[in-house]
Amino acid sequence: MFIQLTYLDSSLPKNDADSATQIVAAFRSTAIIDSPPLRYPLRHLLRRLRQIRIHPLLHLRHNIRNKFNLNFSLHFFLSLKKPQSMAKSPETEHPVVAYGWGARDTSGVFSPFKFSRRATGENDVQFKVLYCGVCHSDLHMAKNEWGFSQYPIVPGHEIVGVVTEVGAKVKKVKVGDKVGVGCLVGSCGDCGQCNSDLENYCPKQILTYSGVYTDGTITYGGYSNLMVAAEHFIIRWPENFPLDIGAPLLCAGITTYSPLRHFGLDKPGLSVGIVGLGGLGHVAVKFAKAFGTKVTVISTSLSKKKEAIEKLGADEFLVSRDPEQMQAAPGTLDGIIDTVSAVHPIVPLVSLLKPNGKLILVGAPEKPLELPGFPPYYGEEVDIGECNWRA
Ligand SMILES: NC(=O)c1ccc[n+]([C@@H]2O[C@H](COP(=O)([O-])OP(=O)(O)OC[C@H]3O[C@@H](n4cnc5c(N)ncnc54)[C@H](O)[C@@H]3O)[C@@H](O)[C@H]2O)c1
Ligand SMILES: [Zn+2]
Repeated sequence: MFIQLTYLDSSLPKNDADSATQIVAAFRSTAIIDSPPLRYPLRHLLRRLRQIRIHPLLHLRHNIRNKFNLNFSLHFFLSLKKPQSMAKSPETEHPVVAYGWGARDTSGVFSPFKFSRRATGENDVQFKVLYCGVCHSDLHMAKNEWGFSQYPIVPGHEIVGVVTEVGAKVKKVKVGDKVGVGCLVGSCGDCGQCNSDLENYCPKQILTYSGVYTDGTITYGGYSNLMVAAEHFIIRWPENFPLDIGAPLLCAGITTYSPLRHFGLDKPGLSVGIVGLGGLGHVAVKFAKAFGTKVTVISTSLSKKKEAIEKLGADEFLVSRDPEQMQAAPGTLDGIIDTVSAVHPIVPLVSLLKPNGKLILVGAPEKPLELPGFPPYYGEEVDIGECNWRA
């Protein structure tokens, strides 16, 4: 099969969602796509290919015209075994109508987005989305700060609602039950990680949004009206637990609870520092207090001190940009959960640790953090959080 991808021209604008959709649709529907020569900055094209996660054998015949623009013909030989008959858009690729808020480029602006959800399979649960948390990871993804977002993107991975339909083999929940979905909607189900309930470490994990599902379609998250997910990735919600309050536990909750438990920072009498008092930080303080530890919130300014101490029950408050305060507290903490979403100095945090203390970095800044390879590290442990911790 051969499809002429008509002249997209220099006109395949950097962030044009429709063009991207058109290309994705064309890619999915054909074995070979050929195009007449088109002028398009190669780096944009390659980025677009990465965005749509198609890895064709790409043959380019090109003449370099100037530093950025190439004039080339391209042939894509896709690895699809059988070409499908029609190109499908996100709105028509599945039978169930859905809508949500989508980001179409790196601007961070969201607009209404119509798409579709798959029919409820025998192991699937469909539910009406009632609430969805807004995690900073959604913002990183909407702006493509980690470099693998696929537009249009419908974020949301702290998703809760009420079941509207279940497949014939579903046992965990029934219609009307409250449920939730977190960061993942799929994994291989067969590897050592999956068999140990560590699907978040499965190399074939499928993210709740901007991932590629087993049927080749892009996943869309909880900033939407309707969700469908395999039963295995559905969480049955406690009946007396409010959905709105609980939703953030599906990411912020597990991401902070799990390392506190995993690294033994869950014992009364220990001293735990929480860096950054945003979504994760709030929940971390509450868990650390509930475990009976002495909690120090570490923040760049005094502005959150009242909230930290009076509302969340933290015991101490340290201003990280105040060298005097930081230098007055060396070697005082058994562990630190760092939830900061942007690049920031971490050596001053290491200095706060007792010998063999643990600094756990769960924030996921756009750029790597720097950790110079010289003292003072007296055997402290620095641990970088993988996506979503599990206890
Ligand atoms: N490892 C995981 O599985 C996982 C899961 C969820 C979130 N995350 C990441 O954790 C981070 C926090 O998420 P959130 O939803 O709590 O975000 P948030 O925006 O609610 O909170 C971030 C906090 O960092 C502070 N901050 C921002 N820039 C700072 C800087 N330069 N120096 C010091 N403090 C700064 C903010 O004031 C805020 O208190 C994000 O990077 C997110 O992607 C990781
Ligand atoms: Zn999250």
